[in-house]
Amino acid sequence: MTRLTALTHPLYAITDSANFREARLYAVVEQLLEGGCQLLQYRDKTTDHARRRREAGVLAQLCQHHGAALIINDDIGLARHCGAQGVHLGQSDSTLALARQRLGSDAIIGITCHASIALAASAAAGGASYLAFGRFFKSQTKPQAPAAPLELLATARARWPELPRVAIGGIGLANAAQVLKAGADYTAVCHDAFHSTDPCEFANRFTSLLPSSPHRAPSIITLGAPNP
Ligand SMILES: Cc1ncc(COP(=O)(O)OP(=O)(O)O)c(N)n1
Ligand SMILES: Cc1ncsc1CCOP(=O)(O)O
Ligand SMILES: [Mg+2]
Repeated sequence: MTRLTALTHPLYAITDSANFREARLYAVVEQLLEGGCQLLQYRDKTTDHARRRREAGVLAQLCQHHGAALIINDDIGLARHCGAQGVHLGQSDSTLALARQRLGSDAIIGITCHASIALAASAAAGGASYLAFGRFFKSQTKPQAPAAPLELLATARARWPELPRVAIGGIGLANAAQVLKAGADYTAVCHDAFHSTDPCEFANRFTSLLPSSPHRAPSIITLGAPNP
């Protein structure tokens, strides 16, 4: 029987693989998971396939141990290989249809929608598990990503109340509450999570940032369950 886990923690950590590899990567991830993070994305833009497979495999084990979900950026094959719970795809990556076909109905498949409700409509119609909007602030990791206004999150929530919304780009402890209040269910954070002096405490502090909002309940990702 599949065990269902509701991913209620608002931090969606994204690996800073340009600066953290192997042992250093695992050490920070372990602390983030200890701090309560339940959603981790492995984002590595290199072509070092052997290291990518090794790292994704270790991250999959760490996530499984902590009851967290591992999402692989861009690479459906790597997600299958390491037994990740899903993939994140941008507009220039593989298609949502192919990812769903290869990973199955339980997989978490997130789609980048930038600042566009039209892209979100297409992702929602195609069976995306979550919609990712942003960047909302200046990002050190991807400064050239197109900017998005915070109001977009409420617009998406009104149109698809049951489809989780992920906000990304320059998010940290100073502005995450604002983003969650604006309508995000999850805040995707790379730089500030990996460069925190205490990643466990960093993750833990996200718990108290959640707005006491009835809006969030329907749009929580559940591990092991089909998508909305
Ligand atoms: C949660 C989340 N949102 C957006 C992105 C960006 O994806 P993409 O547009 O494909 O850009 P790259 O990350 O591949 O450079 C993401 N990775 N995660
Ligand atoms: C991958 C991506 N897409 C839009 S902004 C971004 C980077 C997010 O990283 P950071 O939290 O360091 O801004
Ligand atoms: Mg991509």
